[in-house]
This record gives sequence, structure tokens and C-alpha cells, in this order.
Amino acid sequence: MYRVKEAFYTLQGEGAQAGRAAVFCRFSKCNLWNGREADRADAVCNFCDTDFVGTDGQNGGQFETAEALVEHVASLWPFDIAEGRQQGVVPYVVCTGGEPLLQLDAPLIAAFHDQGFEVGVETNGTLPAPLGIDWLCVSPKADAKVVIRECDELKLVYPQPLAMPERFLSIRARHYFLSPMASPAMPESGADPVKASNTRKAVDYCLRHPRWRLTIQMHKVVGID
Ligand SMILES: C[S@@+](CC[C@H](N)C(=O)[O-])C[C@H]1O[C@@H](n2cnc3c(N)ncnc32)[C@H](O)[C@@H]1O
Ligand SMILES: Nc1nc2[nH]cc(C(=O)O)c2c(=O)[nH]1
Ligand code: SF4
Ligand SMILES: [Mg+2]
Repeated sequence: MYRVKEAFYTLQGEGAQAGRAAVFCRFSKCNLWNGREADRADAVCNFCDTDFVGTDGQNGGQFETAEALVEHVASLWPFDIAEGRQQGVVPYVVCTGGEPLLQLDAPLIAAFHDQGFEVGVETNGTLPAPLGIDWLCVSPKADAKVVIRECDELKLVYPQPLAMPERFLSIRARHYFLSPMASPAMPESGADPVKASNTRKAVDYCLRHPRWRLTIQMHKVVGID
């Protein structure tokens, strides 16, 4: 059984795949926070900007099999997949959450591939990743132990006093990104002075440490999901 909070078609807003059309599949539950505001301050990860509790969001639900979930995701890709392939369009699903690696398993990845999807994953890196993921983004949190040693991009929300960038260069990645921490109270677009100040700090860090690149939450700037 797979539990999904919401699923929607949008543009990837962050990291090296920013700007790419994708179906986002947001899995319910996280291992670093239970999602309740009352427990945020005591959570390992306490700046989350996302509601991942339950299955009641847009296109959310419970799916008995991998095939059923893939069919649901494919129905949100607004084009004929086989036709698109001939024109070089590769449909993309981004598995996020919550923490997707609590649920994403090899049969689900295989079922996405069978439908022609490339599979991206956004993870906090604390759980092992199944083989076969096409684009793996690891985003470390506070002092939570990262067990994934290799990924496509490491995308660190900055600044986090317990997770400064230097700690993570031993994880092999094609890209090292800093993503300015937004105010969790401002999940949508709009003026966010906390984010503005953190963006300046992230810019300064990247200028001083060119291994790191800046990424921003582009979707919030343009006002899409
Ligand atoms: C909601 S998380 C879900 C996936 C996974 N649990 C993780 O943490 O990577 C998706 C992305 O949003 C980022 N994120 C969460 N809260 C944020 C915030 N307040 N500001 C900037 N990025 C944030 C995470 O670091 C992660 O890269
Ligand atoms: N457009 C868009 N891009 C994103 N990249 C990572 C997201 C996430 O919440 O995992 C996200 C999201 O929620 N929306
Ligand atoms: S940012 Fe990721 S790790 Fe942190 S609480 Fe949200 S879903 Fe969990
Ligand atoms: Mg998000």
C-alpha cells in the first residue's frame, strides 16, 4: 500500500532539473518530523515548508499496488507518452514527500520505468535508496545521519547550524547546491524576509566556496505549485 498526500503536474522548481515539467508525487509521512505544528520545535527537521500529513490533498489517496499508483501518476502527465517519446520528450515523475524513501521501493521504480517515466527523488538521505532511481537529490537535515554516499545532486538548505556545507563534500555528487531556507510559515509565494536574508547568506557562501552553487525555489517566485 502506498500513501500519497498529493500529486500534481508542475515544473521542477529546484536544483539542476529546475524548469523541467514533472508530475510531483508527494508521499505521506516523514521520519524526521510527524508533521504536527505542536511538535515542530522538537523535531529533528524543524523548518519544513510542506504539509505531508494524510492522503487528503489534490489527487492524493491510497494505492494498493505499484501499478495503480503509476497509472494515477501517468493520468496526470497531460500528453500521450508514446507519442511524446518519438519527439524526444521523456516524462518525469518527482517522488517527494514527506520522506519518499519510507515507501518508494524497487517494484514502484520498475513500474514507473515500464510506463516510460524517468524517476526523480527528493530525499533527506537518512534511508537507503533502492536501485534504479534516475535522478537522486539528497538534502541533509540538522544532525540526522546521512546514509546515502552518492547522488546526482546534494541540495543543502542553508543556513542550518547543525548542517554546515563542509560536512557534506564527502558525499559524491555531480552538483552541490545551497538552497536558501524559506520561512516555513510562508509555503506559497510572497514576501518572505527570512528567505531574503538567508538568500544573501547563501550567495555569500557560494562566492567564497565555488564548489557550491546557488539554487532557489523558482516555483515560489513564479507562483506555481
Ligand atoms: C519537503 S522536502 C521532501 C523531501 C525530503 N523529505 C527532503 O527533505 O529532502 C522537499 C525539499 O524541500 C526542501 N525544503 C523544505 N523546507 C524548506 C524550507 N523552509 N526552505 C527551503 N527548502 C525547504 C527540502 O530540503 C527538500 O529539498
Ligand atoms: N515546483 C516544485 N518544485 C519542487 N521541488 C522540490 C519540491 C518538493 O516539495 O519536494 C517542489 C515543489 O513542491 N514544487
Ligand atoms: S523537509 Fe523533508 S525531512 Fe524535513 S520534515 Fe519536511 S519532509 Fe521531512
Ligand atoms: Mg516543496
